[in-house]
Amino acid sequence: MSTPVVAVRGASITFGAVRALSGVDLDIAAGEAVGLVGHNGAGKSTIVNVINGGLTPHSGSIAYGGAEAGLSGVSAARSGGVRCVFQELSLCPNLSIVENARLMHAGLKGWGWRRKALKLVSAKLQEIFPGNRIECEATVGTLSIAERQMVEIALNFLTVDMPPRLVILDEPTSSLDSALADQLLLHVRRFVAGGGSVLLISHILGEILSTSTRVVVMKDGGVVAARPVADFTPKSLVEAMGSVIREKTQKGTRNGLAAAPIIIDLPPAPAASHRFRARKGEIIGLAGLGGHGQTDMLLSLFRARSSNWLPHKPQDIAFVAGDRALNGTFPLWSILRNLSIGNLGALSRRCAVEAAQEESVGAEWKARTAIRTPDMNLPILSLSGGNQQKVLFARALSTPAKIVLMDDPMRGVDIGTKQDVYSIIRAEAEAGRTFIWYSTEMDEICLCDRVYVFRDGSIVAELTDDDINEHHVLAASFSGDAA
Ligand SMILES: Nc1ncnc2c1ncn2[C@@H]1O[C@H](COP(=O)(O)OP(=O)(O)OP(=O)(O)O)[C@@H](O)[C@H]1O
Repeated sequence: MSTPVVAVRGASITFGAVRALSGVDLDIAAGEAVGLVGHNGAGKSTIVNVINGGLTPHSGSIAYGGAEAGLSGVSAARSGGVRCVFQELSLCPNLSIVENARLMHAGLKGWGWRRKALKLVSAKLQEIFPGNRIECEATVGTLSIAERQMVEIALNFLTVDMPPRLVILDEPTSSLDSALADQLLLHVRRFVAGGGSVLLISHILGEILSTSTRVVVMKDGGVVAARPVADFTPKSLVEAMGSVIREKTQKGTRNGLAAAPIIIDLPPAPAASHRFRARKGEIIGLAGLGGHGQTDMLLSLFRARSSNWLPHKPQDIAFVAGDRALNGTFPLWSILRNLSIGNLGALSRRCAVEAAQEESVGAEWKARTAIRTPDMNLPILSLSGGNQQKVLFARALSTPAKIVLMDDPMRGVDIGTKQDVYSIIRAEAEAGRTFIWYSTEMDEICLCDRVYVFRDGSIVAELTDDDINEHHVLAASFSGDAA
Protein backbone atom coordinates (compact mmCIF):
# COMPACT_ATOMS: atom_id res chain seq x y z
CA MET A 1 0.00 0.00 0.00
CA SER A 2 1.29 3.51 -0.76
CA THR A 3 2.37 5.78 2.12
CA PRO A 4 -0.66 7.50 3.65
CA VAL A 5 -0.94 11.25 3.16
CA VAL A 6 -1.20 11.47 6.92
CA ALA A 7 -0.80 8.83 9.65
CA VAL A 8 -1.79 9.57 13.25
CA ARG A 9 -0.75 7.03 15.88
CA GLY A 10 -2.03 6.92 19.45
CA ALA A 11 -2.73 10.67 19.71
CA SER A 12 -3.87 11.81 23.16
CA ILE A 13 -4.73 15.32 24.33
CA THR A 14 -6.20 16.62 27.57
CA PHE A 15 -7.51 20.10 28.37
CA GLY A 16 -7.58 20.37 32.15
CA ALA A 17 -10.06 17.75 33.33
CA VAL A 18 -11.33 17.02 29.79
CA ARG A 19 -9.74 14.17 27.85
CA ALA A 20 -10.34 15.44 24.32
CA LEU A 21 -8.44 12.61 22.56
CA SER A 22 -7.47 9.25 23.97
CA GLY A 23 -5.09 7.25 21.80
CA VAL A 24 -6.54 7.99 18.36
CA ASP A 25 -5.18 6.19 15.25
CA LEU A 26 -6.14 7.59 11.86
CA ASP A 27 -4.64 7.03 8.38
CA ILE A 28 -5.79 8.89 5.28
CA ALA A 29 -4.68 7.61 1.87
CA ALA A 30 -4.53 9.43 -1.47
CA GLY A 31 -7.87 9.32 -3.30
CA GLU A 32 -9.89 8.87 -0.08
CA ALA A 33 -12.72 11.01 1.22
CA VAL A 34 -12.89 10.19 4.91
CA GLY A 35 -16.13 11.25 6.61
CA LEU A 36 -15.60 12.02 10.29
CA VAL A 37 -18.68 12.04 12.52
CA GLY A 38 -19.41 12.11 16.24
CA HIS A 39 -21.44 13.92 18.87
CA ASN A 40 -20.63 17.52 19.89
CA GLY A 41 -17.42 17.39 21.89
CA ALA A 42 -16.41 13.93 20.58
CA GLY A 43 -12.97 15.29 19.61
CA LYS A 44 -13.33 15.91 15.86
CA SER A 45 -11.95 19.46 15.81
CA THR A 46 -9.17 18.40 18.18
CA ILE A 47 -7.97 15.62 15.83
CA VAL A 48 -8.20 18.15 12.97
CA ASN A 49 -5.92 20.47 14.92
CA VAL A 50 -3.48 17.64 15.49
CA ILE A 51 -3.42 16.81 11.76
CA ASN A 52 -2.94 20.42 10.68
CA GLY A 53 -0.08 20.82 13.16
CA GLY A 54 -1.81 23.41 15.35
CA LEU A 55 -1.82 21.10 18.40
CA THR A 56 0.99 18.76 19.43
CA PRO A 57 -0.41 15.60 21.00
CA HIS A 58 0.64 14.97 24.61
CA SER A 59 1.45 11.44 23.51
CA GLY A 60 1.45 9.68 20.15
CA SER A 61 2.88 10.68 16.78
CA ILE A 62 1.92 12.08 13.39
CA ALA A 63 3.61 11.59 10.02
CA TYR A 64 2.94 13.20 6.64
CA GLY A 65 3.65 11.21 3.49
CA GLY A 66 5.05 13.99 1.39
CA ALA A 67 6.55 16.34 4.03
CA GLU A 68 10.18 17.45 3.99
CA ALA A 69 12.21 15.72 6.70
CA GLY A 70 13.00 17.69 9.84
CA LEU A 71 9.91 19.87 9.88
CA SER A 72 7.31 19.72 12.63
CA GLY A 73 3.94 21.18 13.56
CA VAL A 74 2.25 23.53 11.10
CA SER A 75 5.28 23.62 8.75
CA ALA A 76 5.34 19.82 8.43
CA ALA A 77 1.58 19.73 7.79
CA ARG A 78 1.84 22.51 5.23
CA SER A 79 4.75 20.91 3.38
CA GLY A 80 2.84 17.61 3.45
CA GLY A 81 0.09 19.37 1.46
CA VAL A 82 -2.44 19.59 4.34
CA ARG A 83 -4.99 22.42 4.14
CA CYS A 84 -7.76 23.14 6.59
CA VAL A 85 -11.08 24.95 6.35
CA PHE A 86 -11.91 25.68 9.98
CA GLN A 87 -15.33 25.54 11.59
CA GLU A 88 -14.75 29.01 13.02
CA LEU A 89 -13.80 30.73 9.79
CA SER A 90 -10.29 32.08 9.96
CA LEU A 91 -10.09 34.82 7.32
CA CYS A 92 -8.95 38.31 8.38
CA PRO A 93 -12.10 40.48 8.11
CA ASN A 94 -10.21 43.75 7.58
CA LEU A 95 -8.32 42.47 4.53
CA SER A 96 -9.59 41.87 1.02
CA ILE A 97 -10.03 38.39 -0.41
CA VAL A 98 -6.83 38.60 -2.45
CA GLU A 99 -4.89 39.86 0.59
CA ASN A 100 -6.18 36.88 2.56
CA ALA A 101 -5.00 34.65 -0.29
CA ARG A 102 -1.54 36.24 0.04
CA LEU A 103 -1.47 35.46 3.80
CA MET A 104 -2.37 31.83 3.18
CA HIS A 105 -0.07 31.30 0.18
CA ALA A 106 3.45 32.63 0.63
CA GLY A 107 4.10 31.90 -3.07
CA LEU A 108 1.90 34.85 -4.07
CA LYS A 109 4.65 37.44 -3.99
CA GLY A 110 6.67 39.80 -6.11
CA TRP A 111 5.60 42.18 -8.83
CA GLY A 112 2.02 41.61 -10.00
CA TRP A 113 1.02 39.29 -7.11
CA ARG A 114 -2.37 40.96 -6.75
CA ARG A 115 -3.30 40.37 -10.38
CA LYS A 116 -2.13 36.77 -10.14
CA ALA A 117 -4.05 36.20 -6.89
CA LEU A 118 -7.18 37.78 -8.33
CA LYS A 119 -7.05 35.51 -11.35
CA LEU A 120 -6.38 32.33 -9.36
CA VAL A 121 -8.98 32.97 -6.66
CA SER A 122 -11.73 34.03 -9.10
CA ALA A 123 -11.09 30.95 -11.23
CA LYS A 124 -11.17 28.62 -8.19
CA LEU A 125 -14.36 30.22 -6.87
CA GLN A 126 -16.01 29.75 -10.27
CA GLU A 127 -14.76 26.17 -10.49
CA ILE A 128 -16.20 25.19 -7.09
CA PHE A 129 -19.23 27.50 -6.95
CA PRO A 130 -20.16 28.23 -10.58
CA GLY A 131 -22.30 31.33 -11.00
CA ASN A 132 -21.27 32.96 -7.70
CA ARG A 133 -21.10 36.74 -7.67
CA ILE A 134 -18.31 37.29 -5.14
CA GLU A 135 -16.09 40.27 -5.93
CA CYS A 136 -12.51 39.20 -5.11
CA GLU A 137 -11.33 42.71 -4.30
CA ALA A 138 -14.01 43.06 -1.61
CA THR A 139 -13.04 43.30 2.06
CA VAL A 140 -13.88 40.03 3.80
CA GLY A 141 -15.78 41.83 6.59
CA THR A 142 -18.38 42.98 4.06
CA LEU A 143 -19.21 39.42 2.96
CA SER A 144 -22.06 37.31 4.33
CA ILE A 145 -21.15 34.27 6.42
CA ALA A 146 -21.94 31.99 3.45
CA GLU A 147 -19.66 34.01 1.16
CA ARG A 148 -16.86 33.90 3.72
CA GLN A 149 -17.25 30.14 3.93
CA MET A 150 -17.09 29.88 0.12
CA VAL A 151 -13.97 32.05 -0.03
CA GLU A 152 -12.19 30.09 2.69
CA ILE A 153 -12.98 26.84 0.87
CA ALA A 154 -11.71 28.20 -2.46
CA LEU A 155 -8.47 29.51 -0.91
CA ASN A 156 -7.74 26.10 0.56
CA PHE A 157 -8.20 24.29 -2.74
CA LEU A 158 -5.94 26.81 -4.52
CA THR A 159 -2.70 25.67 -6.13
CA VAL A 160 0.04 28.30 -5.99
CA ASP A 161 3.39 26.57 -5.36
CA MET A 162 2.11 23.08 -4.63
CA PRO A 163 -1.29 21.46 -5.02
CA PRO A 164 -3.22 20.50 -1.88
CA ARG A 165 -2.94 16.79 -1.02
CA LEU A 166 -5.35 16.64 1.91
CA VAL A 167 -8.08 19.24 2.42
CA ILE A 168 -9.81 19.12 5.81
CA LEU A 169 -13.34 20.50 5.70
CA ASP A 170 -14.75 21.07 9.21
CA GLU A 171 -18.52 21.61 8.85
CA PRO A 172 -18.01 23.21 5.41
CA THR A 173 -21.69 23.49 4.53
CA SER A 174 -22.94 24.83 7.87
CA SER A 175 -23.67 28.25 6.35
CA LEU A 176 -24.33 27.20 2.76
CA ASP A 177 -27.79 26.67 1.34
CA SER A 178 -28.53 23.33 -0.31
CA ALA A 179 -27.59 24.47 -3.84
CA LEU A 180 -24.15 25.72 -2.74
CA ALA A 181 -23.64 22.65 -0.54
CA ASP A 182 -24.31 20.41 -3.56
CA GLN A 183 -21.77 22.36 -5.63
CA LEU A 184 -19.14 21.89 -2.93
CA LEU A 185 -19.79 18.17 -2.50
CA LEU A 186 -19.58 17.68 -6.26
CA HIS A 187 -16.21 19.43 -6.20
CA VAL A 188 -15.03 17.19 -3.34
CA ARG A 189 -15.94 14.08 -5.37
CA ARG A 190 -14.03 15.44 -8.40
CA PHE A 191 -10.99 16.31 -6.27
CA VAL A 192 -10.91 12.83 -4.72
CA ALA A 193 -11.41 11.12 -8.09
CA GLY A 194 -8.32 13.04 -9.25
CA GLY A 195 -6.20 11.53 -6.43
CA GLY A 196 -6.67 14.21 -3.74
CA SER A 197 -7.79 13.40 -0.19
CA VAL A 198 -10.46 15.02 1.91
CA LEU A 199 -11.36 14.75 5.58
CA LEU A 200 -15.00 15.81 5.78
CA ILE A 201 -16.63 16.61 9.12
CA SER A 202 -20.37 17.11 9.07
CA HIS A 203 -23.42 16.59 11.24
CA ILE A 204 -25.51 16.20 8.09
CA LEU A 205 -25.33 12.47 7.63
CA GLY A 206 -26.63 12.58 4.05
CA GLU A 207 -23.51 14.55 3.08
CA ILE A 208 -21.23 12.04 4.77
CA LEU A 209 -22.94 9.04 3.18
CA SER A 210 -23.10 10.57 -0.30
CA THR A 211 -19.56 11.94 -0.43
CA SER A 212 -17.21 9.81 1.68
CA THR A 213 -15.45 6.64 0.64
CA ARG A 214 -14.80 5.65 4.28
CA VAL A 215 -16.42 6.77 7.52
CA VAL A 216 -14.71 7.19 10.88
CA VAL A 217 -16.92 7.56 13.96
CA MET A 218 -15.62 9.25 17.13
CA LYS A 219 -17.12 9.11 20.59
CA ASP A 220 -15.78 10.65 23.80
CA GLY A 221 -12.28 11.24 22.39
CA GLY A 222 -11.78 7.85 20.73
CA VAL A 223 -12.45 6.19 17.36
CA VAL A 224 -15.29 3.69 17.79
CA ALA A 225 -15.80 2.64 14.15
CA ALA A 226 -13.91 3.01 10.84
CA ARG A 227 -15.42 1.24 7.84
CA PRO A 228 -16.14 1.75 4.12
CA VAL A 229 -19.16 3.97 3.57
CA ALA A 230 -21.15 1.11 2.02
CA ASP A 231 -21.18 -0.61 5.43
CA PHE A 232 -23.28 2.19 6.97
CA THR A 233 -26.90 3.22 6.76
CA PRO A 234 -28.14 6.48 8.32
CA LYS A 235 -29.53 4.41 11.21
CA SER A 236 -26.36 2.40 11.88
CA LEU A 237 -24.25 5.56 11.63
CA VAL A 238 -26.33 7.35 14.25
CA GLU A 239 -26.20 4.27 16.46
CA ALA A 240 -22.41 4.09 16.13
CA MET A 241 -22.31 7.70 17.39
CA GLY A 242 -24.24 6.64 20.49
CA SER A 243 -27.60 8.21 19.56
CA VAL A 244 -30.81 6.81 18.15
CA ILE A 245 -32.94 8.15 15.33
CA ARG A 246 -36.30 8.89 16.83
CA GLU A 247 -39.55 9.05 15.01
CA LYS A 248 -39.59 12.34 13.11
CA THR A 249 -40.93 15.06 15.36
CA GLN A 250 -44.47 15.15 14.13
CA LYS A 251 -46.13 18.38 13.26
CA GLY A 252 -49.36 16.90 14.59
CA THR A 253 -52.63 18.64 14.08
CA ARG A 254 -52.37 22.09 15.55
CA ASN A 255 -56.02 22.55 16.39
CA GLY A 256 -56.95 26.14 16.96
CA LEU A 257 -53.83 27.57 15.32
CA ALA A 258 -55.84 29.18 12.53
CA ALA A 259 -57.89 31.03 15.14
CA ALA A 260 -54.89 32.10 17.27
CA PRO A 261 -54.31 35.85 17.37
CA ILE A 262 -52.00 37.37 14.78
CA ILE A 263 -49.08 38.93 16.62
CA ILE A 264 -47.00 40.11 13.66
CA ASP A 265 -48.51 41.50 10.48
CA LEU A 266 -46.26 43.21 7.97
CA PRO A 267 -47.42 44.62 4.64
CA PRO A 268 -45.73 43.20 1.54
CA ALA A 269 -42.58 44.87 0.21
CA PRO A 270 -43.14 47.08 -2.85
CA ALA A 271 -43.79 44.96 -5.95
CA ALA A 272 -44.30 41.82 -3.83
CA SER A 273 -47.63 40.23 -3.07
CA HIS A 274 -47.13 38.39 0.23
CA ARG A 275 -47.79 39.79 3.68
CA PHE A 276 -45.74 38.39 6.53
CA ARG A 277 -47.96 37.18 9.32
CA ALA A 278 -47.25 35.18 12.44
CA ARG A 279 -49.78 33.82 14.90
CA LYS A 280 -49.37 33.07 18.56
CA GLY A 281 -47.89 29.58 18.93
CA GLU A 282 -46.91 29.22 15.29
CA ILE A 283 -43.59 27.93 13.96
CA ILE A 284 -42.83 29.97 10.87
CA GLY A 285 -40.03 28.87 8.54
CA LEU A 286 -38.02 31.26 6.38
CA ALA A 287 -36.68 29.37 3.38
CA GLY A 288 -35.04 30.07 0.06
CA LEU A 289 -31.44 30.36 -1.08
CA GLY A 290 -29.07 31.84 1.50
CA GLY A 291 -28.62 35.60 1.50
CA HIS A 292 -32.00 36.41 -0.07
CA GLY A 293 -33.25 38.54 2.82
CA GLN A 294 -34.10 36.03 5.55
CA THR A 295 -31.54 37.28 8.10
CA ASP A 296 -32.37 40.93 7.26
CA MET A 297 -36.00 40.21 8.00
CA LEU A 298 -35.12 38.66 11.38
CA LEU A 299 -32.90 41.62 12.24
CA SER A 300 -35.56 44.19 11.35
CA LEU A 301 -38.18 42.30 13.37
CA PHE A 302 -35.80 42.21 16.32
CA ARG A 303 -35.03 45.93 16.05
CA ALA A 304 -38.72 46.82 15.82
CA ARG A 305 -39.72 44.74 18.85
CA SER A 306 -36.74 45.02 21.17
CA SER A 307 -36.40 48.79 21.47
CA ASN A 308 -38.85 50.26 23.89
CA TRP A 309 -38.80 53.17 26.32
CA LEU A 310 -40.02 51.14 29.26
CA PRO A 311 -37.02 49.37 30.76
CA HIS A 312 -39.15 47.23 33.09
CA LYS A 313 -41.36 45.87 30.36
CA PRO A 314 -40.79 42.10 30.04
CA GLN A 315 -38.73 41.05 27.07
CA ASP A 316 -40.94 40.40 24.09
CA ILE A 317 -38.50 38.91 21.62
CA ALA A 318 -35.29 36.85 21.69
CA PHE A 319 -32.76 36.20 18.95
CA VAL A 320 -30.60 33.12 18.38
CA ALA A 321 -27.63 34.23 16.31
CA GLY A 322 -26.29 31.99 13.58
CA ASP A 323 -22.86 33.62 13.26
CA ARG A 324 -21.88 32.81 16.82
CA ALA A 325 -18.36 34.21 16.68
CA LEU A 326 -19.49 37.55 15.23
CA ASN A 327 -22.65 38.25 17.20
CA GLY A 328 -23.41 35.30 19.44
CA THR A 329 -20.86 34.51 22.11
CA PHE A 330 -19.08 36.80 24.57
CA PRO A 331 -15.69 35.14 24.17
CA LEU A 332 -14.17 36.32 27.47
CA TRP A 333 -17.10 35.17 29.62
CA SER A 334 -17.99 31.85 31.21
CA ILE A 335 -20.56 29.46 29.77
CA LEU A 336 -22.97 30.38 32.56
CA ARG A 337 -22.66 34.15 31.98
CA ASN A 338 -23.16 33.63 28.25
CA LEU A 339 -26.41 31.86 29.05
CA SER A 340 -27.78 34.10 31.78
CA ILE A 341 -27.13 37.42 29.98
CA GLY A 342 -30.36 36.86 28.05
CA ASN A 343 -32.54 37.00 31.12
CA LEU A 344 -30.79 39.13 33.74
CA GLY A 345 -34.00 40.90 34.76
CA ALA A 346 -35.60 37.67 36.01
CA LEU A 347 -32.41 36.52 37.72
CA SER A 348 -31.80 39.76 39.65
CA ARG A 349 -33.04 41.28 42.87
CA ARG A 350 -32.27 44.85 43.84
CA CYS A 351 -30.04 45.25 40.77
CA ALA A 352 -27.81 42.28 41.67
CA VAL A 353 -27.80 38.87 40.00
CA GLU A 354 -28.81 36.11 42.40
CA ALA A 355 -25.98 33.60 42.05
CA ALA A 356 -27.97 30.60 43.27
CA GLN A 357 -30.78 31.23 40.82
CA GLU A 358 -28.31 31.78 37.97
CA GLU A 359 -26.62 28.45 38.82
CA SER A 360 -29.93 26.64 38.87
CA VAL A 361 -31.03 28.04 35.48
CA GLY A 362 -27.58 27.03 34.14
CA ALA A 363 -27.96 23.48 35.50
CA GLU A 364 -31.46 23.17 34.03
CA TRP A 365 -30.40 24.19 30.52
CA LYS A 366 -27.16 22.21 30.68
CA ALA A 367 -29.34 19.14 31.16
CA ARG A 368 -32.09 20.10 28.68
CA THR A 369 -29.73 20.83 25.78
CA ALA A 370 -26.95 18.38 26.79
CA ILE A 371 -24.17 20.98 27.03
CA ARG A 372 -21.04 18.88 27.45
CA THR A 373 -18.85 20.48 30.08
CA PRO A 374 -17.66 19.50 33.54
CA ASP A 375 -18.34 23.03 34.84
CA MET A 376 -20.60 25.84 33.59
CA ASN A 377 -18.12 28.37 35.00
CA LEU A 378 -15.45 27.41 32.44
CA PRO A 379 -14.84 29.88 29.57
CA ILE A 380 -17.30 29.61 26.68
CA LEU A 381 -14.41 29.01 24.28
CA SER A 382 -13.55 25.79 26.11
CA LEU A 383 -16.69 24.30 24.54
CA SER A 384 -16.75 22.61 21.16
CA GLY A 385 -18.51 24.60 18.40
CA GLY A 386 -21.78 22.69 18.58
CA ASN A 387 -21.91 23.05 22.36
CA GLN A 388 -21.40 26.83 22.08
CA GLN A 389 -24.38 26.92 19.73
CA LYS A 390 -26.48 25.06 22.32
CA VAL A 391 -25.67 27.80 24.86
CA LEU A 392 -26.97 30.48 22.47
CA PHE A 393 -30.12 28.47 22.02
CA ALA A 394 -30.58 28.06 25.77
CA ARG A 395 -29.98 31.82 26.20
CA ALA A 396 -33.05 32.61 24.09
CA LEU A 397 -35.29 29.82 25.35
CA SER A 398 -34.63 30.58 29.01
CA THR A 399 -36.17 34.05 28.57
CA PRO A 400 -39.92 34.65 28.79
CA ALA A 401 -39.90 36.11 25.23
CA LYS A 402 -43.12 35.42 23.33
CA ILE A 403 -41.35 35.46 19.98
CA VAL A 404 -38.08 33.64 19.32
CA LEU A 405 -36.17 34.51 16.16
CA MET A 406 -33.69 31.90 15.00
CA ASP A 407 -31.02 32.63 12.38
CA ASP A 408 -30.10 29.12 11.23
CA PRO A 409 -29.35 28.20 14.84
CA MET A 410 -28.53 24.49 14.48
CA ARG A 411 -25.20 25.00 12.70
CA GLY A 412 -22.85 22.32 13.98
CA VAL A 413 -25.29 20.82 16.49
CA ASP A 414 -25.21 17.00 16.58
CA ILE A 415 -28.17 14.91 15.52
CA GLY A 416 -29.10 13.68 19.01
CA THR A 417 -29.29 17.21 20.40
CA LYS A 418 -31.09 18.50 17.31
CA GLN A 419 -33.87 16.01 17.93
CA ASP A 420 -34.13 17.17 21.56
CA VAL A 421 -34.21 20.82 20.51
CA TYR A 422 -36.91 20.16 17.88
CA SER A 423 -39.09 18.63 20.62
CA ILE A 424 -38.47 21.63 22.89
CA ILE A 425 -39.45 24.02 20.06
CA ARG A 426 -42.64 22.09 19.41
CA ALA A 427 -43.59 21.95 23.10
CA GLU A 428 -42.87 25.68 23.56
CA ALA A 429 -44.93 26.52 20.46
CA GLU A 430 -47.82 24.48 21.79
CA ALA A 431 -47.54 26.47 25.02
CA GLY A 432 -47.99 29.67 22.97
CA ARG A 433 -44.53 30.83 21.89
CA THR A 434 -44.03 31.91 18.30
CA PHE A 435 -40.86 30.81 16.48
CA ILE A 436 -39.57 32.46 13.34
CA TRP A 437 -36.92 30.15 12.02
CA TYR A 438 -34.52 30.71 9.16
CA SER A 439 -32.95 27.40 8.26
CA THR A 440 -30.70 26.15 5.47
CA GLU A 441 -31.75 22.56 6.23
CA MET A 442 -34.83 21.26 4.45
CA ASP A 443 -35.65 18.80 7.26
CA GLU A 444 -36.04 21.76 9.61
CA ILE A 445 -38.17 23.77 7.17
CA CYS A 446 -40.47 20.74 6.95
CA LEU A 447 -41.04 20.91 10.72
CA CYS A 448 -42.64 24.36 10.43
CA ASP A 449 -46.37 25.12 10.43
CA ARG A 450 -46.04 27.73 7.70
CA VAL A 451 -43.14 28.68 5.42
CA TYR A 452 -42.27 31.86 3.58
CA VAL A 453 -39.84 31.45 0.69
CA PHE A 454 -37.54 34.40 0.04
CA ARG A 455 -36.05 35.51 -3.23
CA ASP A 456 -34.14 38.75 -3.95
CA GLY A 457 -35.11 40.26 -0.59
CA SER A 458 -38.84 39.62 -0.68
CA ILE A 459 -41.33 36.85 0.02
CA VAL A 460 -42.25 35.04 -3.19
CA ALA A 461 -44.27 32.14 -1.82
CA GLU A 462 -46.19 31.08 1.26
CA LEU A 463 -46.52 27.34 1.91
CA THR A 464 -48.67 25.47 4.41
CA ASP A 465 -49.46 21.86 5.34
CA ASP A 466 -48.53 19.30 2.66
CA ASP A 467 -47.23 22.02 0.36
CA ILE A 468 -44.20 22.39 2.64
CA ASN A 469 -41.77 20.14 0.83
CA GLU A 470 -38.41 20.37 -0.93
CA HIS A 471 -39.93 20.48 -4.40
CA HIS A 472 -42.07 23.54 -3.69
CA VAL A 473 -39.36 25.36 -1.75
CA LEU A 474 -36.81 24.86 -4.54
CA ALA A 475 -39.29 25.82 -7.27
CA ALA A 476 -40.09 29.07 -5.45
CA SER A 477 -36.44 29.77 -4.63
CA PHE A 478 -35.41 29.66 -8.27
CA SER A 479 -38.46 30.87 -10.16
CA GLY A 480 -40.48 32.66 -7.51
CA ASP A 481 -43.29 30.23 -8.19
CA ALA A 482 -44.24 27.55 -5.68
CA ALA A 483 -45.17 24.75 -8.05
N1 LIG B 1 -9.17 25.01 24.35
C1 LIG B 1 -9.89 24.14 25.06
N2 LIG B 1 -9.96 24.22 26.40
C2 LIG B 1 -10.69 23.33 27.12
N3 LIG B 1 -11.40 22.31 26.59
C3 LIG B 1 -11.38 22.20 25.24
C4 LIG B 1 -10.63 23.10 24.41
N4 LIG B 1 -10.81 22.72 23.11
C5 LIG B 1 -11.62 21.65 23.15
N5 LIG B 1 -11.95 21.33 24.41
C6 LIG B 1 -12.81 20.22 24.85
O1 LIG B 1 -12.38 19.06 24.16
C7 LIG B 1 -13.49 18.24 23.80
C8 LIG B 1 -13.45 17.94 22.31
O2 LIG B 1 -13.75 19.15 21.61
P1 LIG B 1 -13.81 19.23 20.02
O3 LIG B 1 -13.89 20.68 19.66
O4 LIG B 1 -12.68 18.45 19.43
O5 LIG B 1 -15.20 18.49 19.72
P2 LIG B 1 -15.95 18.28 18.32
O6 LIG B 1 -16.14 16.81 18.14
O7 LIG B 1 -15.24 19.01 17.23
O8 LIG B 1 -17.38 18.93 18.61
P3 LIG B 1 -18.38 19.79 17.64
O9 LIG B 1 -19.17 18.78 16.87
O10 LIG B 1 -19.27 20.50 18.61
O11 LIG B 1 -17.55 20.72 16.82
C9 LIG B 1 -14.74 19.00 24.23
O12 LIG B 1 -15.19 18.47 25.46
C10 LIG B 1 -14.26 20.42 24.42
O13 LIG B 1 -15.03 21.06 25.42
